[in-house]
Amino acid sequence: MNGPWSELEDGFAAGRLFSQGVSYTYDDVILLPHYIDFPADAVDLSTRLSRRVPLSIPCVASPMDTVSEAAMAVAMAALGGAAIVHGNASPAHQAAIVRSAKSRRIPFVTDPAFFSPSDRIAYVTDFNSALYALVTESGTAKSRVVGVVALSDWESLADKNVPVSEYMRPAPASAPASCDFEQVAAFLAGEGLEYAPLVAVDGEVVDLVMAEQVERIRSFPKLGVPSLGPDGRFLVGAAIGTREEDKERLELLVKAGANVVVVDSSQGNSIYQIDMIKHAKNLYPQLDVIGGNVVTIAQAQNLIKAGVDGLRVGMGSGSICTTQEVCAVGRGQATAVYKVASFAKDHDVPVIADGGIANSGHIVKALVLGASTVMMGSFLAGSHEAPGVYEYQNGRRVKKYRGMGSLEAMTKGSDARYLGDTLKLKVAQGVVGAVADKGSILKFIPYTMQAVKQGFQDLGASSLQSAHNLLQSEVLRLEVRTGAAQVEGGIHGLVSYEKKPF
Ligand SMILES: NC(=O)C1=CN([C@@H]2O[C@H](COP(=O)(O)OP(=O)(O)OC[C@H]3O[C@@H](n4cnc5c(N)ncnc54)[C@H](O)[C@@H]3O)[C@@H](O)[C@H]2O)C=CC1
Ligand SMILES: O=c1[nH]c(=O)c2[nH+]cn([C@@H]3O[C@H](COP(=O)(O)O)[C@@H](O)[C@H]3O)c2[nH]1
Ligand SMILES: [K+]
Repeated sequence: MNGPWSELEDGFAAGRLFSQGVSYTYDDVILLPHYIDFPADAVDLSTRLSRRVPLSIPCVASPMDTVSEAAMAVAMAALGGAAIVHGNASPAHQAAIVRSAKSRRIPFVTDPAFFSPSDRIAYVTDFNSALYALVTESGTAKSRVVGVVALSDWESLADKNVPVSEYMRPAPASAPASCDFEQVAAFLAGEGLEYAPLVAVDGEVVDLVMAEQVERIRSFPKLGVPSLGPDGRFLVGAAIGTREEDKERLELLVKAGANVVVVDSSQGNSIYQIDMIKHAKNLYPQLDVIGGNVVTIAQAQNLIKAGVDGLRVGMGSGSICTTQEVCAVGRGQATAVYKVASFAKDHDVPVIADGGIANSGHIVKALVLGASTVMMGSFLAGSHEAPGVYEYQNGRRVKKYRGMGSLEAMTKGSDARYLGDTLKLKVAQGVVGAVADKGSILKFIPYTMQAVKQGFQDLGASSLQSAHNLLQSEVLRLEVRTGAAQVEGGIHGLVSYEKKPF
């Protein structure tokens, strides 16, 4: 495309579009369709999170305390993606979340309460919002199950001040914690059970699974190829910081079985991060370490030199981010992804497009512009699997979603990390908000991936590699949309409408 301008030349190649001194984001650009010679179902979205971590879908859950804990980690891994467990907790607590996710092969977490036979249950809240609680010899997960307490049985007690041994149901047969979803479903059906404890080889009670949950998940699209670590267990990532105390955090996370760590900073090109990357790679050469965040080639170059196995791209693009407003620093996300990915590909370092994903079209754009995965916060925060409970705001069912740089997250519990020991004045770079209930990710992520496949088909890209080849060979063409073109591309001119994507 170096010759003179031709009338037949149509659209722009990415290299030319993104070198005009303008910061573009996903909505600014539109991809021009190419040629279809395969069905959408033939599109293969398998990819890599980092150098040595394969995924079957390009989806990653953000390391945020309103997004990624054990339930998100197991559901994401069961779908073939991954979650990065947040670090806004003590190292021991974060490691316990990782251990909990890695202890099971089913895509959900019930987290029942435990009682001993002599315990008395005084409040409904003692049930942890579950329909059943487990009774074990010692009242902890580390001893033998002797019974089950049903919430309904407790509710019908006239006198609540009686020991659970008087009204507990007999202990049902247990299933091994290593059973996957299909095996658990077959076990419950085979034994004709309503519920069964999941027990690890060492005797620790991992969870209580219910036939009702299994039925609900069966009504969702079929689970894909799960993400498993070399240990054969669900693949789980975890975030660390760049302080001295994060070295201990790293050690506990590795012991808990974390398969990949993300060094979590808004501006990753720092002496602190480079030291942490070198420390982690030196201590655990087999562990993939993802660095970031970066938005420029120079930042990426430094972290690649330090030894990262993956790069997280995005500064200020997140839905809860105020970094660009507060610090005047960042970049439009489409430009950032294209620039960093163009450089990183020559070093075999996969790029995670982090922040600003609001729909399947944004995912297509991020991947086509060179990313290997997308990282999402708000897209997943209203789901069943996100931490927290649903509340009602103006009649809408919502869940809290907050920035990790919001004052509320920074001052949470024992965590002093973001307050900066030397930083006396705290300035937030994020907000606290709420997002609408989206149901289970086990349902909406498969539909979202189907939409991404349809986008890839329109472009004539049968895989991520093929999309990246089209980008680099300049066969892929794109353009910037004017404000009016963006309006036209959305829903317009209707008195009313119902938007029901699937
Ligand atoms: N992607 C984005 O655009 C943004 C993301 N965030 C999120 O908010 C959270 C907090 O991010 P940051 O504020 O960047 O956290 P951070 O912990 O990387 O940095 C906070 C402050 O501490 C300093 N610092 C870090 N390590 C140090 C060390 N060893 N010695 C002395 N000073 C040190 C940093 O330079 C910075 O001033 C993260 O979860 C991040 O992902 C926040 C802002 C923007
Ligand atoms: O400026 C920021 N202040 C914050 O408090 C904050 N917390 C998270 N993040 C980043 O936003 C990403 C999630 O963005 P989305 O909700 O758009 O998916 C996340 O993956 C992070 O990269 C923050 N950025
Ligand atoms: K923002």
